[in-house]
Amino acid sequence: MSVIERSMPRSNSGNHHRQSSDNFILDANYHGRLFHPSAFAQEFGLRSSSLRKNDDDRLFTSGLLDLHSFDTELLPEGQYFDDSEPIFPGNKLAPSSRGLTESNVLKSISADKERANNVAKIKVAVRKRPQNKKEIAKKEEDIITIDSNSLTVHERKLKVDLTEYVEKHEFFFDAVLDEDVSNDEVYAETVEPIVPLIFQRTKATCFAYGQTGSGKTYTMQPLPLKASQDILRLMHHTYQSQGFQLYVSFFEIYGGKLFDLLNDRKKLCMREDGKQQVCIVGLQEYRVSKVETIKEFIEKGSATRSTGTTGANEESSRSHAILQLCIKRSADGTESKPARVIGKLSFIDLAGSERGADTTDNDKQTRIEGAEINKSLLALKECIRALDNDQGHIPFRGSKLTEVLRDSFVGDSRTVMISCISPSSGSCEHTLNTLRYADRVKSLSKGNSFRRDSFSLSNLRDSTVLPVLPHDDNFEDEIAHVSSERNQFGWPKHSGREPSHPSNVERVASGRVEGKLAPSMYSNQQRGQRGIQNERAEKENDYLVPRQDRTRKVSNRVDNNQLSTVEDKRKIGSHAKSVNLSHVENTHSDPDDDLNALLKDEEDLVTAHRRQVEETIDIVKEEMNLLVKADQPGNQLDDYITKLNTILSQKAAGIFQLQTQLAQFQRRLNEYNVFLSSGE
Ligand SMILES: Nc1ncnc2c1ncn2[C@@H]1O[C@H](COP(=O)(O)OP(=O)(O)OP(=O)(O)O)[C@@H](O)[C@H]1O
Repeated sequence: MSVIERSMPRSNSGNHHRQSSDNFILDANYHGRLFHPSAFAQEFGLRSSSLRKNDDDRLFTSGLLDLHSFDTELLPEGQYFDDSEPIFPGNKLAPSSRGLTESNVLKSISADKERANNVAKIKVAVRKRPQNKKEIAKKEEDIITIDSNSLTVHERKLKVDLTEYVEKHEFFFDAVLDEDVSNDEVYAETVEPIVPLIFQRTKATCFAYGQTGSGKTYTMQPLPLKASQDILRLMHHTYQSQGFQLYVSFFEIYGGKLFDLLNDRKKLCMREDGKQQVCIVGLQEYRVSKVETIKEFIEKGSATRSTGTTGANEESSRSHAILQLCIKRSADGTESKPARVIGKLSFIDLAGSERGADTTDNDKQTRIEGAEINKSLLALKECIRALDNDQGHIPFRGSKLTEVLRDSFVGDSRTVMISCISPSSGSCEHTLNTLRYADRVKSLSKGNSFRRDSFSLSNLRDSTVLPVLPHDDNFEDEIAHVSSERNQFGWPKHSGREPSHPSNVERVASGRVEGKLAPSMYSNQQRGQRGIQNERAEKENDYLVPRQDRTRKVSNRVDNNQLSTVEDKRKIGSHAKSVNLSHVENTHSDPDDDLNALLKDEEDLVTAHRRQVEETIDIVKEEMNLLVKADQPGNQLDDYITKLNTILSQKAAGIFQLQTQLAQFQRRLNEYNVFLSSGE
């Protein structure tokens, strides 16, 4: 439960100290050094002697796009790429001054393109941060082990008989970065390969996802600075004299509204122009040609960001912060014509992922924030998946965040997701949620079917304790009933009888129905409490009903048979398809509305799942208390324990059922996206 105090704006003078030397942005100790040119050069691996004498040959022979090769490039002390420098000396390349021939440049550009094709459309990396002082003081265990690209969460659990066991959850990602990895290495692994692509008309997005205090800001803040340094180098060497310009903007999405972080938090509006291009009206973009200037902008914007305090982080981000580096060029390479966007690199520091799930907070504002955050995180995931599957329809209207990023989701785009996790046992649940989000983003991607089938579902299974089910006809009927009945998108319907709350389980747990349990085990007071608890559980079940209705509403618009699988859909002739589509179009104008409803359904399933788990834990705790109290001669403890085991088994089966539904739901959602895109 997080206590959130509003404190806006974020102040650099607060307790938000960075601990590692490679995070030069906010570490006050570095400020002096950073602004000193030689220290700056040192920080960025630059040599401080003369720049352009003899280094050009090596620079270009070692590969124009090998950004590491630029690390040895020299900048004259005190000299930066400045607006005053003649960066538009005409369209002609200047081979004599750079020791380059035109064909070399062309070769290097085509090498760029080749490399661009080799950079994955989506990359998912996970970064584990070191344990912090609080966690160490609390003697929390480090529960994460890393082995090359795999990561294992060792979750401690208690069996019903109170014996401890460790459940392992193994995940595989494109990159897994442990606590010793520096920010420089994070950059090299994630953003550096995509920097050259933005000169090739690519829009790239890098975002950090994770629970509050897991290191998102720590990870994200240095990246734009390092990227802009590389962009400027490319602009001034590989693409010298080609009229490229670099622009920076920085804004946040807070509570579904946009604020300019570089212009006194001016409220911004988003509009679509005639070509369905998203414009953020009023957003200040600054042309920059010095890394130092960009650094100042980042600091200014970060200080203006909406933050609050949580138990996990004293300066917790409550908004999504988006910093964009945009490369533009005028049509003729001169400044006489307005510059047009060539490529864009967006860095998004997302708000803490647990915010959306925090339904316990009584503060209305915080709950609204949470809902907004949750919605945007779900929508973001769907967009990335749609992107990676090359789907024509990208559900960007799912949230403000995805709408804003619309132009990063169309055309040639690249996405890097860095999932940040805390290492400690106290964060286990959030860590697993983060890893599952990342896993889902990755696992349903094209060409990744092996992973989907083996790893993702095995992750689901691994995470589920499935005791052997006692034979119970009613309960099995219930499951069969649920599995066979599908809504019109093909995923299982919730029935009036919620399968994950089998009625017999509830009756026993609530004490409403005469059970075989020894009556002495329940005092009146306990009965009362259980009654209340049960009512609450019923209300929670009710909570699912409107969602079911909504799912049905959505599904009524599309014929069940024709959407049950993508395969079935393909079998339908084009005529049938057009009839079907016209039916869809007639009955609802905007497929994104449906998608919103679907996303909400998914969210509800996740919520229901979480509640099942919480409820099971409550039951175990309560029953254990009763068990201890009931440990008297004459009581039929064995019977009681058997009964309790049955309850827990059924609860676990209910949870498993929900997880299965969730997995099916996700597959159907994907099919739905394919369907929409094929109809466009
Ligand atoms: N890899 C790391 N190495 C050293 N310190 C780290 C690392 N990651 C995070 N930290 C420290 O942990 C604290 C929390 O990190 P940070 O503010 O980046 O979290 P966050 O995920 O952005 O949180 P929120 O969502 O609440 O804004 C900071 O003090 C930061 O310096």
